Amino acid sequence: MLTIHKAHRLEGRITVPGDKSISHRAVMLSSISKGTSSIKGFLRGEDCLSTIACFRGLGISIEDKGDEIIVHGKGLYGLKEPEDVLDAGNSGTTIRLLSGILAGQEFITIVTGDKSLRSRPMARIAVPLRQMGASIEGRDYGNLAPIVIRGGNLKAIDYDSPVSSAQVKSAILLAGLYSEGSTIVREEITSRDHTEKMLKALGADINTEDGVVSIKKSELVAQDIEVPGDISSAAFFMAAAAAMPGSHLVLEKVGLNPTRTGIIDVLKEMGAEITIDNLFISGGEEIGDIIVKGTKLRGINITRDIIPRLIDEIPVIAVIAAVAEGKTIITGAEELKVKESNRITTMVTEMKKLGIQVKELPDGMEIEGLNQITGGTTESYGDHRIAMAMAICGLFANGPVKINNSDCIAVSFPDFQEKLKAVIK
Ligand SMILES: O=C(O)C1=C[C@@H](OP(=O)(O)O)[C@@H](O)[C@H](O)C1
Ligand SMILES: C=C(OP(=O)(O)O)C(=O)O
Repeated sequence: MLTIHKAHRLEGRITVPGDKSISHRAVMLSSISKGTSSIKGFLRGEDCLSTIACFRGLGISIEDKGDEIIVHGKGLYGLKEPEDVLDAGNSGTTIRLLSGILAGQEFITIVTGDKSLRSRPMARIAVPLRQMGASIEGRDYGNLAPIVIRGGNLKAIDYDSPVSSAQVKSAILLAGLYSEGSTIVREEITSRDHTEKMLKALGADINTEDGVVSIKKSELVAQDIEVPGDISSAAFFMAAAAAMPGSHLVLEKVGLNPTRTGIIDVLKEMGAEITIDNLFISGGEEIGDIIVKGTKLRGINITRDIIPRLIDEIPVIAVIAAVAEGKTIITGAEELKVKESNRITTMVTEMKKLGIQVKELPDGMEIEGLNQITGGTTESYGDHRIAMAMAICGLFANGPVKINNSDCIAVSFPDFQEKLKAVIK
C-alpha cells in the first residue's frame, strides 16, 4: 500500500523511465532483425519484461547487461515454436503486437496473460490477421486470451480499422512484413506511430501518406536503439506540477513524438506554463526536456479528435481537472473501458471516495472544478495508471490518501515513489 500526503510544490530535475511503447517495439523488432542490437534506456517495467520473456520463449537470446539490453536477432524466419504457453502478463501491447509477428510464423503458439489481460478484447487483431490468412482461436471465438495462433502464407490486406489503436495498426503492419503484396492500414484518427518509425529505421519498405500506412514484405537489419523517457510516465509529474502554483520541474530527455504529446496541448489549454528545451531527434523520434511551472489551471472540453494522443494520460488529467477552476468534460474516450481496468468507472469511483464531484459518461466523464479533496483509502484495481493517478490526487488532498494494491505501478514505472519523493517540497 502507498500513502501520499499533501504537497506544497514540486521542484527539481528528474528523468523518467524509458518509453514503454518504444521498449516493447525495440525488443520485438530487434528479435526479427538480422544481427545484434543494443537497446539503451530500456524500460525494466513488468510489461516490457513480459515481452522479453515471450521472445526468449520463441528462441531469441536476449541479454540484460544493466545499462543495455542485447538482442541477438535471427531475422524474419528465425523464431522457433515455443515449448510452452507464452505469458504476456498485464500487457496489451505485448499480446497484440506479438500476434502480428506470430501471424507470419508457420508454427503454433499459445499466448495468455493475467486476469486483466484475459478480459481484454482480442477480436480487434484476430479479425484482420485472419483476413490475412492466419488461424487464430481463443475463448469467446478468439476474442479472449489464451489465444492460439498458427500463421504462415499471408496475403496483404487493405484495412480500414474500426478503432484508432496503435496496437491494432501495429499488429497488421508487423504481419505485413510477412505478406505478399502491399498491406495498408487506415484509421480515423492517427494513433501513435512508433512502429512505423522503428520499422523505417530498420530498413522496412513502409510509407505513410495522409495518415494511410502501407508496408511491403521486407527484411529488417539490426540497429542500436536509444529509448527516450516515457511521456506517459512524465505526465503524472507534469500534470501535478502544472496545477500546483510555485512548482518548477524539469523532466529530462522525454519522448515528444507528436502522436503522444496531447497531454502537453491539453495542459497548455488549461493554462499551464510549459516549455520545451534541448530538442533533438534520435531513431526518428523527437526528444527534449519539458519545463513546467505551476499555476492555477482552468477546466476545458476534451473531445474525440485528441483522445488517441493522450489516451493513457486521461486518469491524471481527470485528477488535476478536479482542482482546476471550472468544469472539465471528457468525451469520445470509450477506449478507456478496455484498458487494464475500465478506467472511466474506476477513476470516477475512486475520485468520488475522496469527495470529488465527478459524473460518469458513456464515453468519458464530467469533472467539477475547485474540489476540496479529502483523504481516504482508494483502490488501484491492479491498474498501474489508476494507482499513480490516485497518488497524484493525494498531493492535493487535505488528508493522507492511501492506495491499496499499488504494486502494479511496477508495470510501467518501477521507481515512481522514489522519483515523486525527490521532488515533493
Ligand atoms: O501501441 C502501444 O504501445 C500502446 C497503444 C495504446 O493502446 P491502443 O492501441 O489499444 O489504443 C496505449 O493505450 C497503450 O498503453 C500502448
Ligand atoms: C493501456 C496500457 O497498456 P497495454 O495496453 O499495453 O496493457 C497502459 O500502459 O496504460
